[in-house]
Amino acid sequence: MRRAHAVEWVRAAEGELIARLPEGTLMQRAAAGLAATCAELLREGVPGRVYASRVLVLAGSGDNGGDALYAGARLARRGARVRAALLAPARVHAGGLAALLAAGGRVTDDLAEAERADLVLDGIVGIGGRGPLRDTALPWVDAAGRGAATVVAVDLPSGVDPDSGAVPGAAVHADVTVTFGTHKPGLLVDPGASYAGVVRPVDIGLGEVRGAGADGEALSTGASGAAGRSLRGADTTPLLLDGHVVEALQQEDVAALLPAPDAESDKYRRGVVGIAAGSARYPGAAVLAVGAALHGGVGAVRYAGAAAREVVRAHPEALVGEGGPKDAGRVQAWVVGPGLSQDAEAERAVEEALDAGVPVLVDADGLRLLARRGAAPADALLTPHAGEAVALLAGIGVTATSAQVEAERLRFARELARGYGCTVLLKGSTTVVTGPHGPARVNPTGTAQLATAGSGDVLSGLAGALLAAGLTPLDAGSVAAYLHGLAGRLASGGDVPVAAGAITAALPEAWRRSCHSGGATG
Ligand SMILES: NC(=O)C1=CN([C@@H]2O[C@H](COP(=O)(O)OP(=O)(O)OC[C@H]3O[C@@H](n4cnc5c(N)ncnc54)[C@H](OP(=O)(O)O)[C@@H]3O)[C@@H](O)[C@H]2O)[C@@H](O)CC1
Ligand SMILES: Nc1ncnc2c1ncn2[C@@H]1O[C@H](COP(=O)(O)OP(=O)(O)O)[C@@H](O)[C@H]1O
Ligand SMILES: [K+]
Repeated sequence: MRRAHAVEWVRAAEGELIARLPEGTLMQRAAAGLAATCAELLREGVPGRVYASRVLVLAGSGDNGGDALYAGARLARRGARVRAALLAPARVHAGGLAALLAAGGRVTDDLAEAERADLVLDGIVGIGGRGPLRDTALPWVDAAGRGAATVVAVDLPSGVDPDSGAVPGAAVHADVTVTFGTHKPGLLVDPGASYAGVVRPVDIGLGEVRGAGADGEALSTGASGAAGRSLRGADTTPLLLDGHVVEALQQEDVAALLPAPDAESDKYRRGVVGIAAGSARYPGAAVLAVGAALHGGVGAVRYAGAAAREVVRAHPEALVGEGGPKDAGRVQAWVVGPGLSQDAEAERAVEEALDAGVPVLVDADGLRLLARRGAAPADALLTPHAGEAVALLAGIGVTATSAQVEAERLRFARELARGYGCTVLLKGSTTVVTGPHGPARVNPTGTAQLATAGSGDVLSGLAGALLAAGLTPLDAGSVAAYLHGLAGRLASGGDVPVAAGAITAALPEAWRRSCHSGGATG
């Protein structure tokens, strides 16, 4: 599991450590890790060596600038030609600047340095950053973007909000981000994540106080007994003092969660999923959802609705009926909503699925109908895209646009989970799955190739099957998003457009790679 901790947690952990260590130790650890990564990048790329390479340090007014200046000093001692642009000269980290100058580095205000550098170190702002990048930084960020330098962000790309991943203005596009102690949520959630490049955690010893590795691996258990304590009010994303706030499933986590039949399994024990989707006008949604559900690890898929004939023609394995969920026979979970339309019959299907007493995944038209209720059963899984999230938010009295939802996914997904009292999977460039409490999961496997009509129906069928197979709504949603993303990548091979049916066709291979070690992306 990859875990990210909120800024307040990082500050608290660092505070404990700083009190025990000689002054400056943490910054020296950070700078050493940073310089080692930069040296490696200079040796691997252009110019192929550290000696005589051109390095530009962008130093802001806080400790993030200090890290960058000390790392610059280390590179200068190894023969690099290091220049530093001081964005707030009066407040620059004095020790860092002195170290750089003593090592032979120089201060510059020549923007051309950014364009001819081999490597740019972004130390403008780190976890202390708030709001859009200030004007003094913008010409340097632009110039670094124009040049061919490898851009290394210190702790996180400047301009990315550390806790939310929001990017309220210009931000540094990094090739590599060297992050200290633990991931920050903004590195795992878009739009911020797309500015971070490859993220390399550096261990600065947070584990000495909390049992954590460089990845913050063991931080979730906490040592002080205050796990889960919220530092903020109930209406915002909670910052858990002793726990991570965001996590991303890795291949081994998915392998452990995937349902597998055993010797005693039969088709009913494996779970049966019911799909109430499609309509005379949109039969395709039913066909796609059922098709994906058939690959979702259940023993059988029941279909209930107006597209029964189309469904059985496409998938003879499905058990179909033209009535609603009430008449369909026993299932262990329902999927309701894709392509359902919003007429009285659709409304009835949603009611019946919600009243069935089993976990229910609500998607698409089902969500718009659910918004009128403003509440859902605790074991429901809602799967909105940003537009549907806006309608759901309106149902609980929150006004937001889809652009706002996309800018702050963690916050709005959490607000929906709290408002409806269930689990929410917010689709998009970073899919977020969260319940009302506990860490939110972000999906690491997505690809923009998934943005194709019917792709959401595939996800619904798959996640519904995993629910019926016995996974919790959080696990079902996050495992489905993982497999769906991986299938999308496999189907597209990176840059070939895919149709939704091709995502389904790639699900078995995505599943195979996920249950064997070393096969998947993440
Ligand atoms: N804590 C530790 O033990 C360790 C911390 N470490 C390092 O310290 C970093 C945190 O340092 P930090 O707390 O000094 O904050 P930092 O990110 O440099 O920013 C604050 C400065 O930026 C300014 N500023 C704010 N917003 C801005 C904007 N949008 N655009 C431009 N400027 C903006 C703000 O100005 P002000 O608002 O005061 O005018 C203030 O002066 C952390 O990320 C890691 O790299 C490591 O060494 C390991 C040990
Ligand atoms: N830019 C993107 N990057 C990654 N995944 C995306 C992106 N845009 C959309 N997706 C994914 O594609 C799927 C689209 O679902 P949805 O919007 O419901 O489409 P439809 O209703 O046509 O089936 C979701 O799984 C979503 O997370
Ligand atoms: K930075």
